[in-house]
Amino acid sequence: MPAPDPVADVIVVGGGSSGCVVAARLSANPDRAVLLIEAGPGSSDPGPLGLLPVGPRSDVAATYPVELRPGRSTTISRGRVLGGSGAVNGGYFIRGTESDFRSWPQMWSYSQVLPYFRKLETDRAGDPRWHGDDGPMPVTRIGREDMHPVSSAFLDACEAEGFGYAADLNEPNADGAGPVPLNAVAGRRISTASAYLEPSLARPNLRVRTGIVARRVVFDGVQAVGVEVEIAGERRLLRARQVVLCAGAIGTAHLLMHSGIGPAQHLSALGLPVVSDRPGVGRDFGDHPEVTLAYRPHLRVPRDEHTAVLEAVLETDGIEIRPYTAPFAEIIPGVLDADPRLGVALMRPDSRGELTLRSSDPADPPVIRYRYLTSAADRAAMRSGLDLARGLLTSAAFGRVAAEPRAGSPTEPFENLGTSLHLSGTCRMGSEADRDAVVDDRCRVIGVDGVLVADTSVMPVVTSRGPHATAVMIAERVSALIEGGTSPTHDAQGSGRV
Ligand SMILES: Cc1cc2nc3c(=O)[nH]c(=O)nc-3n(C[C@H](O)[C@H](O)[C@H](O)COP(=O)(O)OP(=O)(O)OC[C@H]3O[C@@H](n4cnc5c(N)ncnc54)[C@H](O)[C@@H]3O)c2cc1C
Repeated sequence: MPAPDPVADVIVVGGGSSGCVVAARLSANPDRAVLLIEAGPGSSDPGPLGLLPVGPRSDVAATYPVELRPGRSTTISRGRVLGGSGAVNGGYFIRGTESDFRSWPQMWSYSQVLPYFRKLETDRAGDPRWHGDDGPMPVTRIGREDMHPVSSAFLDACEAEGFGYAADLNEPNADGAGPVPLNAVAGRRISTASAYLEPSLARPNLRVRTGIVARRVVFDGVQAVGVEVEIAGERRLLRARQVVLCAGAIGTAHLLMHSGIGPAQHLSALGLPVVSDRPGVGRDFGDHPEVTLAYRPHLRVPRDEHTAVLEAVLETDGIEIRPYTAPFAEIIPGVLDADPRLGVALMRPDSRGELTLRSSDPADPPVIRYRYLTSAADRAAMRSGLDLARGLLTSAAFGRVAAEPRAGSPTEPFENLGTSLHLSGTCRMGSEADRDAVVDDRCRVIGVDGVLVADTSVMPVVTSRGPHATAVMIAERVSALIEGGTSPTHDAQGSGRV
């Protein structure tokens, strides 16, 4: 009997920051039928920049239980909606630095990725050597004169302390204090769902299905033949010649393990069949730990929902200091913290986390252990970041808007430990000789055929800046690699190309 027709040439799993880009770019070729499946709802409204709709009752975010460090557990959110985490985030759209890409494979050196950073954006304020002026994502900055008083007092304090002014934090190795580049227009966040996907929706070769959860990739031997999904309680196989996983750093690692790709011992212990033993799936992920300092404001400064959560930052020596423009209670519905805060984040941490499966049921969330501040170097770096932040808080310039840190300082120095929600690198790219690499430098899953990953999972090391702009760049580059077509056989079994 002949094999049934595929439902698509390519299935893109996950319509988040990266998935919307991949679906839009791949469907620009009218000869390729693309199906995008997204677990969350569709959304055409990017939402005001100053509100993060990720609180406990959100219908556009998923929450996961995590352990930040031994004895310190919490929950984290990811966007679960077209546009993904980029549709619910802070709108801080900053590139990885030139030096970040030195630890990526040669094909992803800064000179190789720069054309894709330029292609994805319209940033007319920046130097044209580094910036694009006709890409889908608008990048803007708030003028110093229009900033919230907390942001401008913070920049003045940084300058008074001797830090340089960085007018464009998206220049290759920009450091210092400056305005945050934002993927926003007139106080509204622009996600890749609005910038890339919506303009492509009229194409007859692109279908988008929302509210559908992928359970696993299905293989015939090592060849992917499609994706198993659950629709209205019924399991179905959606067939395709190629599957591109864009389910995010949590979702993609989770899906790969449920598809039989991961540490063989772990999968076998749960009774899951092993298709390819890849010990690196879920291992050594990175994120940016953040400790916040509460302070006493002199006055309540009016802010509306279109005011960016962060308008300015200081980048120095692997530390990012974040003067939030409002207490978290005003930013995230359902959160109770009413203190204004300065965030101190480690942007090049040593400590690495691990994601494993909780059970053989794909509906169960994974186990996520960050192991934050487990390295002595990270604890020392965080202490010096907190000292620096206290110095800025007590400076004359910041004193215009606030007094010193709130009395009754935490007894434990890292008491207010949280995460930047930048989890990346659960399926890192590397050479095929590297046992811990999960994808090769073209982002093809090693050891099988027909599956690629194009999202923040593939970062070899989390960038030393927020990952959103880099997620879009990865999606642009992987789409171009797929469109470029042929690539040599890459796995030990000698099987064909993706
Ligand atoms: C609240 C918040 C604030 C943040 N702020 C910033 C910021 O200001 N700047 C910055 O640079 N970064 C920020 N980040 C991080 C940044 O947004 C993410 O790193 C980035 O968007 C991740 O892109 P992605 O494509 O890898 O995954 P996502 O954008 O998370 O997309 C994954 C998509 O896959 C879908 N999916 C998952 N599993 C399945 C499945 N089994 N079947 C079908 N669909 C599935 C999800 O619903 C989701 O839509 C923030 C993140 C959060 C959550």
